[in-house]
Amino acid sequence: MENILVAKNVSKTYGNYTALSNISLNIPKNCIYGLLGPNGAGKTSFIRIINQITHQDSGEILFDGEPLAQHHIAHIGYLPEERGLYKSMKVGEQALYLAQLKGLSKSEAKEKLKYWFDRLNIGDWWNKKIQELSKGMAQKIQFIVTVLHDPKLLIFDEPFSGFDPINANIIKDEILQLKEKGTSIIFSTHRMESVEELCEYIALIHKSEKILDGKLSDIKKAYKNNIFNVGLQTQENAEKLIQELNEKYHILSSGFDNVEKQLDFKVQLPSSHTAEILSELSKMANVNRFEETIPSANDIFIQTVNNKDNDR
Ligand SMILES: Nc1ncnc2c1ncn2[C@@H]1O[C@H](COP(=O)(O)OP(=O)(O)OP(=O)(O)O)[C@@H](O)[C@H]1O
Repeated sequence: MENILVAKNVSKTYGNYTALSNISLNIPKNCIYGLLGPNGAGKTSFIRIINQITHQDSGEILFDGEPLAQHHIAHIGYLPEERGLYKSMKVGEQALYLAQLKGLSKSEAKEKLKYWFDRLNIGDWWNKKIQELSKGMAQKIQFIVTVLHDPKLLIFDEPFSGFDPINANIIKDEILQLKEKGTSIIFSTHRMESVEELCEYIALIHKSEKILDGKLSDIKKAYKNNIFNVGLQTQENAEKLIQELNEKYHILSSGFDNVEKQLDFKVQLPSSHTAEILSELSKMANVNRFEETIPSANDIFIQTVNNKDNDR
């Protein structure tokens, strides 16, 4: 698979503080890649290097197969977490100015801005002053200016913060459509539900190091730990049944649903013999549910970071 961005052993220090140590990443083309990590992990430092706002101390970055260079900036769109617009300028004037900074001619910028303003239903904001806009409205402008020049690589840092749920959904759909059109996207966020929804690949950075990366579905498979959710139909005597189960299996939690007359429990099974256990259970009661739990991105994040901390 072709990569839009490859980082090889990238390190960065600020004075004697190490922000990135030996980070190597392959970011495939045409996918949404989640760059995750606790606060202060080094994500923004890495993004700033890609945008050439700062430079790595060592290591190499390839953009679309070439060593990262100034001219690649025209192919990158970056929506930083900290965003600023000039308060006293008019919306249209400001958007035109920023679009021209990205290398678009004035007429080209006008045409593309008109398209995006209509698309996001903000055509009538053109002559408003930036200071009249709410935070979410200003963010829509920032989003437009980020994607306007059709960059090959888009980098979004917490793109949904400040948006109400309806607008967050609009922006999410736009991001998915940009991906469909072939754009590669790096997405940095602390919202794990967005990661679940959007990211095909993730990398987890912790205390300047990469501690996990790969396809999210493969990572989930690797993190499965044979925990099953089971529902057994039982008329009465759930207590006796759970006692019996407790003697045989490693029950993690249980509860009885009085209406459905169902004993629900979470159990960690030994890694093989799943089929035998299912057949044993079905001798005890009707098995209404027997499903292996798939770890969430949130579980994986917390577990990997905690394990790393305990190793130190
Ligand atoms: N210009 C700078 N000078 C000194 N230290 C810096 C500078 N920029 C970042 N750092 C430090 O480097 C570390 C990594 O910061 P960075 O902003 O890359 O983290 P992050 O993963 O983006 O965190 P967050 O999720 O909180 O945004 C932090 O400890 C930060 O204080």
